[in-house]
Amino acid sequence: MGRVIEAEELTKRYGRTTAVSGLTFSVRPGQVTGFLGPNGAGKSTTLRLILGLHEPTAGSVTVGGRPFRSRPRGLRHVGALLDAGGVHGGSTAAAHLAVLARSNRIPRGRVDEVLAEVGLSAVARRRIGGFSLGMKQRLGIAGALLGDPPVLLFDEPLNGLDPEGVRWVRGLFRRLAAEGRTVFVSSHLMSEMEQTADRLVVIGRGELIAEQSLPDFLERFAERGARATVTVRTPEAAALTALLTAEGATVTTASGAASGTASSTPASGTASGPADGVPGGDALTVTGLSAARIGDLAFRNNVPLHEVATRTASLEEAFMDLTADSVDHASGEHR
Ligand SMILES: Nc1ncnc2c1ncn2[C@@H]1O[C@H](COP(=O)(O)OP(=O)(O)OP(=O)(O)O)[C@@H](O)[C@H]1O
Repeated sequence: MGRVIEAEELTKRYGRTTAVSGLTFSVRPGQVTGFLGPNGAGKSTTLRLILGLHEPTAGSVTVGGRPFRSRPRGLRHVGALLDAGGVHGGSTAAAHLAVLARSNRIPRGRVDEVLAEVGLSAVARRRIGGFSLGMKQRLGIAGALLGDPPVLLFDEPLNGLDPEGVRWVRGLFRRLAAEGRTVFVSSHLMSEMEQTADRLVVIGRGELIAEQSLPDFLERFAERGARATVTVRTPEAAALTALLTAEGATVTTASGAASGTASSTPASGTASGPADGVPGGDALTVTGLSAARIGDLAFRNNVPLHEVATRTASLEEAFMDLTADSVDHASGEHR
């Protein structure tokens, strides 16, 4: 699949602050790509660099193979929602979009079309100053859609939207991606991206942390043991521990002592035997395997289970864990 947006060693410094540092990633068409990072991570800066609103200190970023700044009538190539609250409050929604349309040589008829699309037709002649943040977000999205562009950038588009608005935006993103467009959406909330994105570019303190599909990223949480732990009770703890560790799980007894890990325990094949020798009783805490997989393994090896309970760490917790070292110190949110 082609790469539409390509950042190469992208770096931006503002005085002594390094907002973005050596960032290399790409964004593909036909997908919703989430741009995820804690507050102050450098997401807005990166979007501004993509749009040519700011010049990189070093490195480069291109859209469709060339710097976006070099394209005339930009809104036909890239539509962007950057700072929804920043629109001039004195004009009406329709007038605001009409100015954008004129300067990008977009037919005036598109204004009414996009207002209808975002659900603002009824307030088209009202002043933007009286709009709620959610309405401003919708207006910003209308502006992004105006030029019917193949590439769309959205900076924190879910801010200020009610649940119905959030559902609508997600459906819109899906449709835009299904039409083959490139959709790049920033958020500081993992939970938002989990339900919105196909692929993720994750940054922390201006640096790349991950660039992968959403399932692969979630799997990475599992590898770190952050996603889920399963508590299992069995009268045959030793046998079950051997089975699970052979499958790559990490198993600890209820007392917290590690009973084995994938690296320390060789595959044991058909191991199943009487339970003894595991200190701390018959409750095991398992990470790295799902409850279903544990149940299947136990069943196939004749190990009785008396309890299987999953505790899932919230994605938000796991995400904060992953980015803990990289939260912007200036924002005061580091731990
Ligand atoms: N114009 C600017 N002048 C000086 N510093 C800036 C400027 N823009 C951003 N920064 C700094 O660069 C860093 C990254 O900010 P940026 O707004 O890109 O992050 P973000 O991930 O979009 O965060 P948020 O979600 O809080 O907006 C921050 O430390 C910020 O204070």
